[in-house]
Amino acid sequence: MRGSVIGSGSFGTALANVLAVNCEEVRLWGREPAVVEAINTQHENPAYLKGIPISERVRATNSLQEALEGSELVVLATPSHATREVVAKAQAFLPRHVPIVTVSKGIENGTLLTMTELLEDCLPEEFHPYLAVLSGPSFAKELARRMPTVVTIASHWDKVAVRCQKALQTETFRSYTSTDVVGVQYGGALKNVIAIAAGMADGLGMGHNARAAIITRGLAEITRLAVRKGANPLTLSGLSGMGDLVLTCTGELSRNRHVGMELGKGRKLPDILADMKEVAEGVKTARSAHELEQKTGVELPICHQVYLIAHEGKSARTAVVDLMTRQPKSELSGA
Ligand SMILES: NC(=O)C1=CN([C@@H]2O[C@H](COP(=O)(O)OP(=O)(O)OC[C@H]3O[C@@H](n4cnc5c(N)ncnc54)[C@H](O)[C@@H]3O)[C@@H](O)[C@H]2O)C=CC1
Ligand SMILES: O=C(CO)COP(=O)(O)O
Repeated sequence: MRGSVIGSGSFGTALANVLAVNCEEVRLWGREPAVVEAINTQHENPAYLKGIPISERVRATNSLQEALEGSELVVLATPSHATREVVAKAQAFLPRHVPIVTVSKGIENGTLLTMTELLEDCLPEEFHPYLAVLSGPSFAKELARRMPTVVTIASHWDKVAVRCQKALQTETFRSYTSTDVVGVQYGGALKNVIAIAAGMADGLGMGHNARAAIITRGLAEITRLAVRKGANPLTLSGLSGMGDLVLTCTGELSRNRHVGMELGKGRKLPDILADMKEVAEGVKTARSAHELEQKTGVELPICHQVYLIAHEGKSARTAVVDLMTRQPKSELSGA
């Protein structure tokens, strides 16, 4: 079997390593020539996964045609804001009748589309029955070190999710299938915004009580919006919901939590992002969450404050006071 991964950042590279267990050859596309060169010559991606060996079955390339030719499974692992542009270039070379799995966690700014909706928007209909999404608690650095990781793979077509599940099954990587494409993607995208809030609370030194409250009430607002969009609420208690939310809000490896911590310490967003090579998807997703709140009328109080702090210059301390002094509510009121 031959597999392809489009995007040679930390997660794309880590997943190429997983795919390499079951594939004779994995082609990994990257736009950075130095990364491609290092993967092919040193079997390492020093820019994104320093010190972690990459299987010799993984061959990196700057050519989308070479990456996709003869592939039986395509993984799309670019940051969500780059997905439309990269897929437009890749479309001519995409193989027919093979699963196309997005692992990007984001909601496109402006269109407010999830990644599978974006793919449906920019790919011809013949590709739509092969679309899937992989999401769940999976730090690339742990995955790449073959530390046990369990995720969800969702597709409207169960057979497609099962094909992906089989291709990616290893002794250290396990997945559960689902048909709740909406729930899996809202959970994966919005947990990054909540993780920024959790990081802020830590940066402000607010303690464990505050962090637990952010995780719990964060899950409530993610679930509210996802259900409005058609999700099964149980999905949000699963790996791609609560699982990934807990990981990202508490894990030292999270880039989104890191952004939040720095904001909590009073640094400005452009300065924080200038010091980071890797993507923190929650920054852009906070904008989409803000627009979704306005458009749907579903209350997203934590996401709303993250948007104001990150994009409107509000102070994190004032945001905490505003959250704490919201109108009193019943926990079961659904708002
Ligand atoms: N790193 C992780 O632990 C996990 C990441 N993800 C998701 O995977 C997606 C990719 O993230 P990472 O691999 O972590 O990214 P990264 O931050 O490690 O690397 C970003 C990659 O995207 C490329 N890139 C940036 N802008 C681009 C553009 N305009 N066109 C083409 N390529 C571009 C960079 O060259 C680099 O290869 C994100 O949506 C992220 O949320 C999902 C699960 C875990
Ligand atoms: O999505 C992730 C783990 O599942 C990675 O989270 P960060 O992007 O915050 O590092």
